[in-house]
Amino acid sequence: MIEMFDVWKTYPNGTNALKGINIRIEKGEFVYVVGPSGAGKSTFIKLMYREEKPTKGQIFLGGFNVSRIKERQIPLVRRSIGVVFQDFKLLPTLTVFENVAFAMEVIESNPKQIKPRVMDVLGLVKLKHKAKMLPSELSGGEQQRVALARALVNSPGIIIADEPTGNLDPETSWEIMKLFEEINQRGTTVVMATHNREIVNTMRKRVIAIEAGQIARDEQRGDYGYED
Ligand SMILES: Nc1ncnc2c1ncn2[C@@H]1O[C@H](COP(=O)(O)OP(=O)(O)OP(=O)(O)O)[C@@H](O)[C@H]1O
Repeated sequence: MIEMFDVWKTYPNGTNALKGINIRIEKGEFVYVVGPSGAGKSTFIKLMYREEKPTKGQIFLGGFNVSRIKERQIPLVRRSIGVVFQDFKLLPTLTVFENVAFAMEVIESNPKQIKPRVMDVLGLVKLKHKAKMLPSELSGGEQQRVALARALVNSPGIIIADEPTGNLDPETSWEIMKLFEEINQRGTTVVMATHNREIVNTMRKRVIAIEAGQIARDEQRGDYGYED
């Protein structure tokens, strides 16, 4: 479960990115975060995985008070969340296998468990056959599938994605979206910021719309709703 209570974020340059956000996302939900450019979507997401700290307010995520934790506890929070970005953020000198394994190594997983688990998640994203390749040898959609495998490898309860289809063509975007849906159906909470109108309007999930740093809409089976 994710909860925010009167969350404000002012960046050091004085920009008020979020102004009094209150939200509750239940375990197992699939939520799209939409809104015009600069509305505060990325900031909202960054606060969840503690990339940014709130200026004011409380954030609870999977049992942690994210706004209060100490620096040394951040890895603990990140273990319970998988994050997927628009630009994939794979390590270019590591193979597909190594990129995914790395996420297990940094949390000091039992070495014996790494190989079977990595192959398991590569199977889920249908990339077992490309385990030995480098990211540069893959298409954009394949790279995003590796990023998704890496986000999933430590079995987080929550997957957060910031514009995961932003660099992909429509067909590939749908493939990625179907994977997110499959993951959600297995019980993982998904929170995704997106500008993809077609996907939001077709999938009919919960939609949280952010406008000028505030929640403008929060609808079950919502739609995209903006002209951009
Ligand atoms: N590190 C930062 N320092 C200062 N201002 C920032 C910073 N990051 C974001 N902002 C500002 O905060 C506001 C919200 O930005 P944010 O990136 O959260 O919007 P967004 O809805 O994700 O936009 P987009 O759809 O274009 O990605 C904008 O005015 C932006 O310029």
